Amino acid sequence: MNYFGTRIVLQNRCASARPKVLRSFSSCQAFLANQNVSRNRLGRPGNHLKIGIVGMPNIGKSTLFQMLTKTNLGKPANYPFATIDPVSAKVPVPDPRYELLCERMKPEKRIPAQLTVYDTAGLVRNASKGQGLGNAFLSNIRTVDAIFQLVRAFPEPDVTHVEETVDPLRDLQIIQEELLLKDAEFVESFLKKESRSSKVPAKAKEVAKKVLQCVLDNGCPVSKCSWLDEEVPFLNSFNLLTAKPVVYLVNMDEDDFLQKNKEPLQRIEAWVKKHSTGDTILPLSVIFEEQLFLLSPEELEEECSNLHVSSQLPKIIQSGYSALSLMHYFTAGNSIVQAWTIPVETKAPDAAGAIHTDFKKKFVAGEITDFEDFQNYGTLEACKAIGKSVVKGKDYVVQPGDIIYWRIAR
Ligand SMILES: Nc1ncnc2c1ncn2[C@@H]1O[C@H](COP(=O)(O)OP(=O)(O)OP(=O)(O)O)[C@@H](O)[C@H]1O
Repeated sequence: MNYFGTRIVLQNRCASARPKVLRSFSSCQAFLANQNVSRNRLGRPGNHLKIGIVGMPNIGKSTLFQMLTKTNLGKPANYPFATIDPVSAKVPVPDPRYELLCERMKPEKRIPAQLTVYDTAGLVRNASKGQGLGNAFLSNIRTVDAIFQLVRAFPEPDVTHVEETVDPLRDLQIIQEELLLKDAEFVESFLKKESRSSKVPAKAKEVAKKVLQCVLDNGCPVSKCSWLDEEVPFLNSFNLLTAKPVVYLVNMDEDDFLQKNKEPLQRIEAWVKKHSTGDTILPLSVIFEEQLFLLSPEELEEECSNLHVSSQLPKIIQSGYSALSLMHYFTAGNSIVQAWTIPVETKAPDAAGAIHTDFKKKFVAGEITDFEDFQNYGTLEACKAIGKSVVKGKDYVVQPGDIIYWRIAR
């Protein structure tokens, strides 16, 4: 699909649509109140999860990216649009269960759950119409599974803001509008071009029109509209930005964060409740995380205990999994201990299929050890010996932390 090739035409369409979105923004809540927000899962997160950091320019995105991924891209610049090229890095997902399993099994190889984090250029007002650098990045993050939306709540006058003042609610509104308009642009393009092909099912066009109604007429993220099960595969094929779950990360002033000052958070919580109902909000101070990053593990422990706080980074990574209703189970042998990512409430054959499609096709049973039993009885052999490892069939719903050996037909 020639995505950029269609932009000029669509800019005009979206330019005329913009006031409509602005007007209808306040109606989103009323619209949501009348919707039975669908429980069907949008997106198709696999074993390797991808999350993009999105937000206005110069608000701490690159610094957060470096802290999350433990990469050093040099000192973040204190000026807007410092990030020009798309950057991504893999980060192991912190999981004390996985650590314990490895500690006891001492495998030759460890493969923890991994998250790929993408840093993006800051989005500005009219980014969807080509302003700033963020437009190209929006295309880059189409394939992520979820979004970390960083919101500036720190006042620091030395750090310039493209809108000249610090106003988290205005920024939230700008970013959501830009994502909505980008989705509208994408679907408009689809309706004008691809959908003319006889190969495109009528249902796809129907879903595209429904998306337009959702994002333009009602000013609502796609993830918050109600969708029928049969519409979901078409939505997933569009890879829409507002169909992705969002975790709102509020970048606070260091003192406010350390003193657990709730005041800067309250208005943001109210905004999210109204415009992005149900999404997670996590406070942090990127500048404080940066200081923790420089400490040795011992110093870090001492500093956190003195200040009665902890780094928010593990919580942030885990929130990505919760936002997508994902969990981990483990396979554990002497050679490899590996964490596998699956949606919660996955049945055994599908969980086995996360390893290889053949495992699902040739599924026979799973030998399951509950993580708590492993923790209590020390080894998988001990659990087996006292009947704590049980054989389960295709109807078994895999539980978080299960240690599993799959029996596959030869
Ligand atoms: N909580 C905070 N308090 C004070 N200063 C902060 C805080 N968080 C980040 N900063 C500062 O903001 C500046 C911009 O940070 P950074 O370069 O990470 O932003 P960015 O969003 O990636 O910018 P761009 O989109 O332009 O690339 C840096 O000087 C950083 O130290």
